[in-house]
Amino acid sequence: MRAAYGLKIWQAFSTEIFKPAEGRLSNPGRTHQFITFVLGGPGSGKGTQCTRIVETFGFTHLSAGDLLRKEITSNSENGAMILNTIKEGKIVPSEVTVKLIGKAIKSSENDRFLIDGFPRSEENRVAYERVVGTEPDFVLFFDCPEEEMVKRVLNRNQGRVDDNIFTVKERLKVFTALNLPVIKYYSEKGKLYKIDATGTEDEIFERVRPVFAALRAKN
Ligand SMILES: Nc1ncnc2c1ncn2[C@@H]1O[C@H](COP(=O)(O)OP(=O)(O)O)[C@@H](O)[C@H]1O
Ligand SMILES: Nc1ccn([C@@H]2O[C@H](COP(=O)(O)OP(=O)(O)O)[C@@H](O)[C@H]2O)c(=O)n1
Ligand SMILES: [Mg+2]
Repeated sequence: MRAAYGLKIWQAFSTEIFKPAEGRLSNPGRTHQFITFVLGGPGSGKGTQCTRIVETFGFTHLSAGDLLRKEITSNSENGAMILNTIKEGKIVPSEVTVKLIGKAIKSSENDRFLIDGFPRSEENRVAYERVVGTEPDFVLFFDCPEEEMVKRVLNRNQGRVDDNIFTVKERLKVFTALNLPVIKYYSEKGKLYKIDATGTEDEIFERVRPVFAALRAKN
């Protein structure tokens, strides 16, 4: 996968990534919301790096998985269905997830968002565009070898029902079948920035930092 997409993604990024971003972070009237999708396989470090981006660059972090887990604990009508889907490592129907993300964006005062773990399928992507009506400004993709992702998930220690070897294996299959096409779509649109997600958290953040620093420099 890395060999197949690597060069194309980088070329796409280096020629087009800053164009759609120009000027938008400085928009004071909230007429534009700056949206970054954060993608990567299970355990690739999306949540960890989002926390760092929030601390340094003032984005609001919306994790699709966290929003879905909150639905389970708040006893919503979809709670049981969401729990089963997460246990199986499958994708929750887009209508449910997009509604939660849309609500979270609307209720925030901020105008810049990291949407983490979304879109995980073409269906997710199309539903978001239909409901929210916009495309992301750019997309980060944390590229990590499968064996490293499995190791991190099994050591995560957050009591998640899906952090077991059976679910993670299924999640890797779902990632390849459903999420890679979305990553390819954004690569072809020149919106993808691929980050090497191996090494320490600090090392990875030093690869992420220039992307957001360049946006702030234009502010
Ligand atoms: N660079 C890293 N090296 C080792 N462990 C990491 C690294 N980044 C994150 N982790 C750990 O790996 C696990 C998965 O990270 P997380 O941010 O939850 O990934 P994701 O949101 O992509 O599933 C967590 O326990 C986290 O503390
Ligand atoms: N867009 C999304 C995001 C998560 N999910 C579900 O939530 C689970 C956990 O997602 P997550 O983003 O919290 O997982 P990590 O990649 O952080 O390990 C996924 O395996 C899916 O079952 C979904 O159905 N649709
Ligand atoms: Mg996560």
